[in-house]
Amino acid sequence: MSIKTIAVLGAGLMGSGIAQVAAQNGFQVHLVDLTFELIEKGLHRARRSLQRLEKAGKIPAGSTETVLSRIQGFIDLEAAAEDADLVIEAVPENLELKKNIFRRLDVVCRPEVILATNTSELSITAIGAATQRPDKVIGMHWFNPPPVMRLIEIVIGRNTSPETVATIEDISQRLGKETVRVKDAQGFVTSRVLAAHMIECMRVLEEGVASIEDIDKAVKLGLNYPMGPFELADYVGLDTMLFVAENLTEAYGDRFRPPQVLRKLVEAGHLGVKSGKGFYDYTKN
Ligand SMILES: CCCCCCCCCCCCC[C@H](O)CC(=O)SCCNC(=O)CCNC(=O)[C@H](O)C(C)(C)COP(=O)(O)OP(=O)(O)OC[C@H]1O[C@@H](n2cnc3c(N)ncnc32)[C@H](O)[C@@H]1OP(=O)(O)O
Ligand SMILES: NC(=O)c1ccc[n+]([C@@H]2O[C@H](COP(=O)([O-])OP(=O)(O)OC[C@H]3O[C@@H](n4cnc5c(N)ncnc54)[C@H](O)[C@@H]3O)[C@@H](O)[C@H]2O)c1
Repeated sequence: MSIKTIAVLGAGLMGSGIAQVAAQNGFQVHLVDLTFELIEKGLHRARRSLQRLEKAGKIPAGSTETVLSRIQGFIDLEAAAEDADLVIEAVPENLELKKNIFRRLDVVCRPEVILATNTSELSITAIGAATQRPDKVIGMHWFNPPPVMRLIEIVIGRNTSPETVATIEDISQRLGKETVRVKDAQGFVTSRVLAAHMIECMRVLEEGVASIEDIDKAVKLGLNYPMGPFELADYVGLDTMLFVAENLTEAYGDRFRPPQVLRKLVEAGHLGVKSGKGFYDYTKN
């Protein structure tokens, strides 16, 4: 099947970036969120990113508006998905929410259409089981920021077909990304490994070994990571961090238990860069 139109569900941090990358590579995009205001916010993020790429000579001069013109906003999921050739879901990390959305997509999308999820760690098999097409449900795990990060982790559910895997590998390549194939185990490779690193950094903080700033500095300059753990947590979003840590704890036990300080920040509405405050305060600059 020839893929021309991609529906992207959720215009947040990831959905807006995924929509941008798809549009940059010539696809028509239907971008869905709950309100037009949220879609506008996502488009604004994409415009800023495209302007950076344009300034750096990574995309042709003057192409920002052409790319954005390929993205159409929708608040009606069914209307956005009914003529899409591929769907990529990027709504919050909640299994029941995702299953409900996949049930609705299954009713409205043509039978041959692949339904991909950008979940950070949830079961692809469980999401697939909410549909009558589990062979066409797959994990397509992008990384933040999608326009810059080079990998898509392809997660193969128990009933995902080899044809679906091959199509998503091909599309990922057309989107300029490298891929790895991963079995459907909670947290896949990347989220599980990243969580172990970040949670150990939290323990170091809780034990009073060093400050947030010095742990970040140590990890960046001493270990050559691009971001320290607290900077990265704020960048990814603390709500996502908490959902992921809770689900990994359910799967693997206490070693992934979310630290209290993370829970309290989320309860206070401090979600990191996207809300203005997290481990750091972004309202001062
Ligand atoms: C502590 C809490 C405990 C919590 C426990 C629970 C843990 C749970 C863990 C799992 C979480 C889920 C994970 C998720 O599913 C998967 C992820 O996404 S993981 C995150 C992956 N991302 C990263 O690791 C990012 C690391 N950072 C970087 O790579 C870089 O910092 C950066 C973001 C690329 C920015 O680079 P910098 O050099 O820092 O800054 P610059 O501003 O100079 O940018 C460099 C270069 O990139 C261009 N650029 C940056 N951002 C964008 C953008 N959005 N769009 C376009 N271009 C961009 C910029 O223009 C520069 O280009 P150049 O000038 O070099 O041409
Ligand atoms: N943040 C990251 O770094 C990152 C990286 C990789 C994967 N992920 C995963 O991607 C998904 C989205 O994460 P995010 O960081 O973009 O979250 P986000 O909170 O920034 O965005 C989610 C968006 O989905 C919208 N939404 C909620 N319900 C919806 C519905 N029924 N229909 C359409 N839109 C709806 C919200 O309004 C919001 O704009 C999660 O599963 C997350 O685990 C996140």
